[in-house]
Amino acid sequence: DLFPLRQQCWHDHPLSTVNLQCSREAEVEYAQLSNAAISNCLNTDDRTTHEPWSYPPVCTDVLPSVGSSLCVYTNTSFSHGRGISILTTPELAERILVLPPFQDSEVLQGVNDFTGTWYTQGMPGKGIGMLAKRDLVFKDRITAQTPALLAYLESDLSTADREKFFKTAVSQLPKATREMYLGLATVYGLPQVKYQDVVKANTFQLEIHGHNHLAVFPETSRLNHACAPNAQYYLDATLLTHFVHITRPVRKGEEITISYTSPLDPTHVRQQHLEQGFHFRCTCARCTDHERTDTILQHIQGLQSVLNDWSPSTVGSPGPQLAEQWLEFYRDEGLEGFMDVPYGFAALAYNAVGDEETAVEYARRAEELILLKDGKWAPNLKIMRELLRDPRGHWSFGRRLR
Ligand SMILES: C[S@@+](CC[C@H](N)C(=O)[O-])C[C@H]1O[C@@H](n2cnc3c(N)ncnc32)[C@H](O)[C@@H]1O
Repeated sequence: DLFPLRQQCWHDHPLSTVNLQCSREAEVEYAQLSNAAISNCLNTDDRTTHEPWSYPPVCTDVLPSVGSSLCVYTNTSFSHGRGISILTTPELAERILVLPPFQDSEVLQGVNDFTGTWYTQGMPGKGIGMLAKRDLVFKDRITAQTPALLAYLESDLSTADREKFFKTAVSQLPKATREMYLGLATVYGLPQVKYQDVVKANTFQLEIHGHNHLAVFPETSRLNHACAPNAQYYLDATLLTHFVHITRPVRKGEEITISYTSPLDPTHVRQQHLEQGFHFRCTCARCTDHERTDTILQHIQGLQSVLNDWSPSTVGSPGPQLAEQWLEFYRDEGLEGFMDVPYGFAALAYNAVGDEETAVEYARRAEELILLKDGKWAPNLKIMRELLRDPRGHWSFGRRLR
């Protein structure tokens, strides 16, 4: 065992918020062990003998909660030499290999290409941020990226062991991708846990065959948080790709933001999530004016339950007016990227009073937003497409007419 547990810095998962408490001696010892282990693990002479992987997989012992070992798999030629490193089970690695991006590089056309829509710059109090290179409009694509690192979400490995495997995974990436990864923001800033600290500050979760994986997308990682963001993202697990699009007009030079937490949660819940998960206090207008924000969120919730009530007593109720009010609250709050739900309810509310034309218009808007927010596999998409296919045959048609 190259890495007996010398010092447990995080007592549970790297995404937890338990503060690091490492002694200086432990740090030095850890660094020495880590470097020795990495050079033992990497045998570059074997590089070509483990196709399709570029290096022989390096594996953990069997982990009880996973029921398997986890191994580092690297493909350095993935997506025209961008490369990808994956820490996962041998069984899932086989399944990942049959995903389209590993079978046909054409499916990643346009992915990992620079869209010409953004640049990065230091932002006061926020580290680096991503800004608009030109005026942008709804649906403009900002990024479409595959991860540099994908790691099975486990809680068995010690911090030291996890660091060892993450380090192996990142060290095996092509130089440009590795350097991008190592240049990313960290939360704790401690060199002895650098590789998982980058994951903590920059991770998204990607589900592969029902198993959550942590994923780091280096370019996309520069997007800072806002509780009223102007961009929306989704992950496509079959393409292993993270997509980001604009949800309201953005002026050249304006910061492009996404939300790291649900913007529909009350302010104290959003702030707690951001402070615990990402170690910053959000000072956006919605957080600053929290009393107003939380009152509006309550109205939104109330409207949703009224519009979701399809009992006979709602016949004759002013559904369309309530839906319009709901949409207005979202616009006022800067939640354009989350309007798929109110658009969907507006479509149903109009259809319920027999206004097929307006119902279709709102269903189309809901469809557009679902595609930007959840991607083409989203269950809500099916619901809206059912209405669009045959509004008059839909269960909601005329439902609230006397
Ligand atoms: C995914 S990174 C975003 C890019 C990062 N600013 C950088 O320099 O690479 C997440 C980190 O950025 C910072 N950050 C993101 N949004 C912020 C905000 N609204 N206010 C302050 N800091 C923010 C926090 O330090 C957070 O842990």
